[in-house]
Amino acid sequence: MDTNVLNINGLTKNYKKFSLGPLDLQIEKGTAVAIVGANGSGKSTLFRLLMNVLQPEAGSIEWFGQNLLRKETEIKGEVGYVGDMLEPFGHLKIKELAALVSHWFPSWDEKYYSQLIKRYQVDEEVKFGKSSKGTKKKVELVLAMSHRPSVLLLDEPSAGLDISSQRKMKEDLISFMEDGEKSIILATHNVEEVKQICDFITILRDGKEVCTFMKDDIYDNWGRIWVEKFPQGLKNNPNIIAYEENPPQIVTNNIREMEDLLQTEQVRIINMQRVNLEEVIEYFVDTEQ
Ligand SMILES: Nc1ncnc2c1ncn2[C@@H]1O[C@H](COP(=O)(O)OP(=O)(O)OP(=O)(O)O)[C@@H](O)[C@H]1O
Repeated sequence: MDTNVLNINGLTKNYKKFSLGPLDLQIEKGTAVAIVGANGSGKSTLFRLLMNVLQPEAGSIEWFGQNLLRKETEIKGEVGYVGDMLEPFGHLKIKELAALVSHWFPSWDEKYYSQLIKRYQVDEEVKFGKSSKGTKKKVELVLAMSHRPSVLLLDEPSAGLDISSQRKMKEDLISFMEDGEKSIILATHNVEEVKQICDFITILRDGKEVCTFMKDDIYDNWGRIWVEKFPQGLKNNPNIIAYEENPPQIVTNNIREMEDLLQTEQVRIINMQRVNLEEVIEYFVDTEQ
């Protein structure tokens, strides 16, 4: 049985000065995946394609094993989306907007909606268009969660949120994942969010997937090793992610194997250290592979 919530194959979108893809991506049910990349790397473009707000030049998108174009309504019922889709409704008060959105979703949970509106301290009498940037994000998040989706597709959900709302959002996303049946796809620039919420990290660079890795794998297996001199024979070793000549050092995704290898090559190890998630993300986001 296919346990993927999302299958993307050969997805391509071309703008005049930017191309996304071709992108292949699979997201497994029960996982939280961070999509990370520099400004303009294509995260929002990807998310809009996933909601069929934008149409691709090529490729296919399957949610829950079903083609997005063929089953759009059913799929959207299962996906809670945060990503600037509500701007056309700026003239409505937040409570009017919620009433409208509630009609789109048969699974709407009014009681949960009321709890969340209180929890995030949103004044429902204010017009959506007149709300602050952070309040708009809170409203989007509340509406996305209130129809009880099985996937949350979140494009920078904490951008502009005050500190207390950021904490509440993290708590709510962690409890959303608790039963093991739900999934989150999260575009963010916030490494703390990635650390606390996500299991996998996919890095986008100039519209292409650079790599996908498991967060825990970084903590368990990755490391930086300072050596007396760089072993030229190991330059193309697949376990070496990066190296610098001055002072000679290696970043590896398999610290134990690399240690053994260096001993065999009789290269003296000066120091070893675990790498942290920030430096790994920064490396992949910024470095031409
Ligand atoms: N409607 C459009 N027409 C032409 N180019 C566009 C359009 N929308 C986005 N782009 C371009 O596509 C590229 C990717 O933009 P996108 O918003 O997907 O990036 P992002 O990774 O979400 O960035 P950020 O982190 O800043 O939110 C950018 O170069 C942007 O200028």
